[in-house]
Amino acid sequence: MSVSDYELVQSWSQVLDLCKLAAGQTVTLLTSADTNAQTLRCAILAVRQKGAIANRLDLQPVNGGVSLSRDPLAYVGTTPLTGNRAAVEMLKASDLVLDLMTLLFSAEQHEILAAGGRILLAVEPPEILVRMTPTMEDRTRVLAASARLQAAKTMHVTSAAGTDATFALGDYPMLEEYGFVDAPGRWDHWPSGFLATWSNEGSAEGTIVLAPGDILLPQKSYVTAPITLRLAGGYVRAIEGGYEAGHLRDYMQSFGDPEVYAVSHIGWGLQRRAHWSVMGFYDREATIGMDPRACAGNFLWSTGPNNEAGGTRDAACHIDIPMRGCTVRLDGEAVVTDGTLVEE
Ligand SMILES: O=c1ccc(O)c[nH]1
Repeated sequence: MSVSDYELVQSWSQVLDLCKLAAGQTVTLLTSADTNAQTLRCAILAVRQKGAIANRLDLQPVNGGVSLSRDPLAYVGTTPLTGNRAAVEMLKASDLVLDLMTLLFSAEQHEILAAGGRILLAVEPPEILVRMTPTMEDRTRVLAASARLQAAKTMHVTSAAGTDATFALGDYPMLEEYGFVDAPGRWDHWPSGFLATWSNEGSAEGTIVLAPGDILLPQKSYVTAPITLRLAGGYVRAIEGGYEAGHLRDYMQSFGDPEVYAVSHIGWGLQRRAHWSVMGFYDREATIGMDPRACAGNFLWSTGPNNEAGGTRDAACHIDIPMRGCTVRLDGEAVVTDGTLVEE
């Protein structure tokens, strides 16, 4: 059910404080055709209450005629900022960018961050934003997990369903998502609460078995029968199973790009206010699925681009696959056991 403007303004105010927004600074709210009106309205009120300038930059939607899904994370790499120098310069001149339309995985986003910009993505429905309003405790938990992942050389993931996959680590930076941008150059996503990095190129090996109840994004589907993915040399080499495996194969094949099968970011969920069941209560297009991505104790892996991490692969097809019931080990030490976080 809905939340009031009062509640959402309160949440935005908390987030802007965590982002250290100061009076007199300039905030640009990035919007497009699918921006939630209440989110925009309440963000502007909270920004103005802080004594900051609130500018809105509304961009025309792109990729609608080529993407098979309306989910903004389904087709990545080119955005309304591509080739749009005037817009990029406005965002680079801003102290804080509130992305209410989804830039993710774009070269322009990198350029803005490299110039010291800060970008906070917030496109989930208002009630989900309020339920997972970020806290310093989220940041502490994500950074503690990050310290362990940074020290690790290998990730080994297993499950009762038959998953047994290994990934070499160390070539890529951390993706620490705790829901606010408290330093120049940071991108983050509200809501979140998970940690990831990218598997060293060519290193992903083994078998991943999706069990009934595991999730495919942007499909927003709970898998109903096992799907077996064979990994070798850093790529998904085969996708076996029933019709859901066939649909996934067909969808990825539709991009006509062999790079879509590359393993992308890998990590695990740390957000205890995220719940696996939430996606089942929402129409497919009503959320982008941050509950399953962030759900404490998931193993979240993905296929496609690595340009977010500084790589050159900008494959447009990005599949996020949150799984339950996995054991995630870093250099032999478990951080998740059978789908439950190992408590410090
Ligand atoms: O917040 C996000 C969302 C999607 C993704 O692939 C990474 N991080």
